[in-house]
Amino acid sequence: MDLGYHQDLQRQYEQQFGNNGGYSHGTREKSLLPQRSVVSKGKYCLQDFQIMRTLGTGSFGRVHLVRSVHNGRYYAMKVLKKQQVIKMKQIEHTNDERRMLKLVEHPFVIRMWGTFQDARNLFMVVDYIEGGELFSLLRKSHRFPNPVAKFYAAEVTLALEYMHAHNIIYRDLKPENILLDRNGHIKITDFGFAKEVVTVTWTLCGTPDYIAPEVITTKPYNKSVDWWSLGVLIFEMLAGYTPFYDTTPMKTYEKILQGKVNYPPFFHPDAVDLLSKLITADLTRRLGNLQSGSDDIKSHPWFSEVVWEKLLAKDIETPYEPPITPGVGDTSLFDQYPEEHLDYGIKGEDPYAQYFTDF
Ligand SMILES: Nc1ncnc2c1ncn2[C@@H]1O[C@H](COP(=O)(O)OP(=O)(O)OP(=O)(O)O)[C@@H](O)[C@H]1O
Repeated sequence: MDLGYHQDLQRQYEQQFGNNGGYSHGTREKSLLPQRSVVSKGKYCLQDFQIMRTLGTGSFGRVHLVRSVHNGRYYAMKVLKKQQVIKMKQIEHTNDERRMLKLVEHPFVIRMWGTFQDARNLFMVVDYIEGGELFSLLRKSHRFPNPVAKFYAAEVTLALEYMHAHNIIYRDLKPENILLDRNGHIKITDFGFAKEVVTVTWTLCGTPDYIAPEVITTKPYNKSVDWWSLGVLIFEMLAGYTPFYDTTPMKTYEKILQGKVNYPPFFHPDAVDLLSKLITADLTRRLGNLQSGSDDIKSHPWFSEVVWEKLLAKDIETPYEPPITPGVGDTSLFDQYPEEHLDYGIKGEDPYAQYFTDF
């Protein structure tokens, strides 16, 4: 555990905001949602970008740092191998991901600029988020002090509230999918499991440690699976480990179904109260799923200092400013990945063309 780093983070945050993290008491937001964009996003091609290093790898391909040959700006380009998408039966999820990304427009959600394809790959161009994954910061810090966890949790809450207002269930909340921008605000990325759902859905997906019990038991489920995952995320930020951690996914699922959470004694009582109301299998008790929806979470005592309007306007200083040079393609906060020969831009016969007509 890197205690010095951890204490620095706390000291830095308290210096900036005082003990209450700079939030003021008792205010609640009325309307959060910016208008859905009607601007159509442009069509690009591979020649519009210079491909640089790999920022991350996923199950179907990799994400590259790229530079626009037109405006010199940096973007992230997610590349998915069609064959792999098909092999893993993810055609629908991939088309959903593109559709959801095109739809969303929120300060704490990644912005997509365009998509295209070649005979073998699908390409999605999104903003390059320079500060790295919240996951890396959390592992480096071991765990976050209460006000730091609260800051990130509050921004995530606004992002989820926005998605749910547009009938999008996100389904893959975890620190690996939360990036930090140059100022330290969050951006939720990876809409690979996001889905537009008005009522309920059934698919088993997500990441074992973060999956709600109703998803494991393949019952119909709704948006409230994301509020369960928010509870797991807050737990992990405060504790440094997830509440149902075990050595295999099966054992983790068993623990989730047993539903017993051991709260470390250093958790603030308000945090324990909130988490016990999020990490609950009882859907008639889970906050976010009740009559007042996300307002019940936002007005919970753990969040009492948060001024939601200021947070949405990014008018609250962040607890950690990533140590990078902005705007120059600085990748120092991303892990190194072995680069491989790229087969991008291949023309010719495309046996999978009919599956990805939107790209
Ligand atoms: N816009 C971005 N800016 C900077 N880095 C990014 C961006 N998008 C993705 N990354 C990096 O690439 C990694 C993989 O991206 P993403 O999660 O979207 O891919 P994936 O193929 O869906 O991954 P997985 O299979 O793990 O779900 C991220 O964890 C992050 O480190």
